Amino acid sequence: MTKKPIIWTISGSDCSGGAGIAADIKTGHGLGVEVCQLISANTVQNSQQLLSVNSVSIDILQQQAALLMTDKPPSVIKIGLVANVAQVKWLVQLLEQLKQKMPTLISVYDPVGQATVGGSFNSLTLAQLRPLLQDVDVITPNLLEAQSLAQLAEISDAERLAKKIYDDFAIHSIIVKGGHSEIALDSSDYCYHQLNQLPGKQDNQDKTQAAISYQLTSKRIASHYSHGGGCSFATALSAFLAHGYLVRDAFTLAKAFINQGFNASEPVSKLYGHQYYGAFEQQGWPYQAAFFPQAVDEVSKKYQTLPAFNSLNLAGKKLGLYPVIDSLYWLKRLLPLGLEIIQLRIKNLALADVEQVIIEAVFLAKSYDTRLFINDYWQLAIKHGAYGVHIGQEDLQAADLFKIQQAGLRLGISTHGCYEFLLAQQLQPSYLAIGAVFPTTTKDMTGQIQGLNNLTQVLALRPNNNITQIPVVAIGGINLVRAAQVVATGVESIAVVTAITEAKSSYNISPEQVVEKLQKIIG
Ligand SMILES: Cc1ncc(COP(=O)(O)OP(=O)(O)O)c(N)n1
Ligand SMILES: Cc1nc(C(=O)O)sc1CCOP(=O)(O)O
Ligand SMILES: [Mg+2]
Repeated sequence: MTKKPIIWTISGSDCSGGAGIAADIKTGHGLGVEVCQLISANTVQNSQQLLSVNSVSIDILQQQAALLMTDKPPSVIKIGLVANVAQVKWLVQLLEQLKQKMPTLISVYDPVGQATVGGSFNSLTLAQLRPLLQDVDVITPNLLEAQSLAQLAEISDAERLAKKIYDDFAIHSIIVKGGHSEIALDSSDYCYHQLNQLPGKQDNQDKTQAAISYQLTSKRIASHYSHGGGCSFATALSAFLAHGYLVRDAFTLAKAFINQGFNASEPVSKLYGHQYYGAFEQQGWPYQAAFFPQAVDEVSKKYQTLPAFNSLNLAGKKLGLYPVIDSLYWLKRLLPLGLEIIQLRIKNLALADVEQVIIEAVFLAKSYDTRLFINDYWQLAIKHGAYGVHIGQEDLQAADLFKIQQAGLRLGISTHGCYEFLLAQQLQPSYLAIGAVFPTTTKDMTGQIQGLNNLTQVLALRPNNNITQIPVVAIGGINLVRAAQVVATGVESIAVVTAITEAKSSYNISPEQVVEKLQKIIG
């Protein structure tokens, strides 16, 4: 058994059992994290009213934090109900101390202000909350809470509110729940997210890009059992962050967790058939594609009308081994080995030289009837009639997918985790790549190593229907020892660089022999 990540929740106790600490514990346990609880207040409430909020003294909270630090240090702290100014000050000090000791600590604040049944959990002003807001990494207000944090006179949309909150408090990730719903039947949450700023995280390879913003949208699921849903969302987000997911993936998984919970409570609600304000149903890890939201960003909006890319026309054959090489030398060496697919990935050549290599590569690959994908250089791939183009996440902003599709070229897209996979799947490319499955020396994939479990989870996000399923290629750190495990996940192909190009030093056999062995493993 591997050691579970530890999260601390600093929240109120809800005696009616649905929200606060109770929701946090149920959520955390369902998602495989240990939950340490520091109760900020003992509330008296039921489904009709909030009678009182009885704050716990700083002395007790401080003793708990000090003792827990000695044997259960957290990787994520989730903060919910903050009862008074003294607690704000204590939290600020605590976060500062802990972050000095543990620079990778992440703090998530769910600003609990108003009870759904009416009444306030605290009377804190924005000025009093400011020091805490400036200290946390992720914040998860609903639209009303965001409106009061942003202090904008006019009613604004989630995007405007999130950007204002960022400008005022420099919080790295702002998730506005119920943020933007063009169709009333949808439930849509908006995230504004600064890249590369979470402690110990590196969210994107493209260091020039300062922020990303996107929405996650699902069909609204009617349920009377929603009490504690907000707390559960923030705790689920914290649990996924504690497992090491990037914010966008943790957010996507948390939204799937919430959809799954609402879905589970529906029959109960129908059975009773009357208005009832019951507790949110925490389930376990969300696996089913049906619970995952639709991701919407600038790229997906731009390509809403883009037709599907041509398929790989495998005619019953397997895609098999996918070597990714950087020169005509390797192309000439590998093409005679009976490959269905190969990629030319040139990184260190002047543009004029690249063009000449591509011209020759296209000619060579055609003569062996092998599908040749060109990495990055999509214009040259079109100009010289390559079989396909492989593009990465950063290139998605700049490449013209309409032109690639109209020219009849196939398209492969890199993805790293469930969020990017859901987005890229909507573009209906010829194949999708998922990486990096394992650590790799070929390029810096810090923060984006998927592992076999995540690969399996992402594969399950394909529609459960063979006609529309897009082939998936696994890439990153795959070698002779690891290939069989990767194939067992159900991917259609494995892409490798160093397993072939460094065959001699790794295995003391020739690249040709490695190709033959990998082809046998893939079957
Ligand atoms: C099959 C396959 N998958 C992923 C990649 C990575 O492509 P990209 O994100 O464009 O990064 P670079 O290869 O350009 O560094 C790939 N090349 N092939
Ligand atoms: C080029 C590349 N792209 C990746 C991704 O995850 O998008 S991983 C990767 C490196 C693959 O090289 P090797 O087989 O030597 O590990
Ligand atoms: Mg590329």
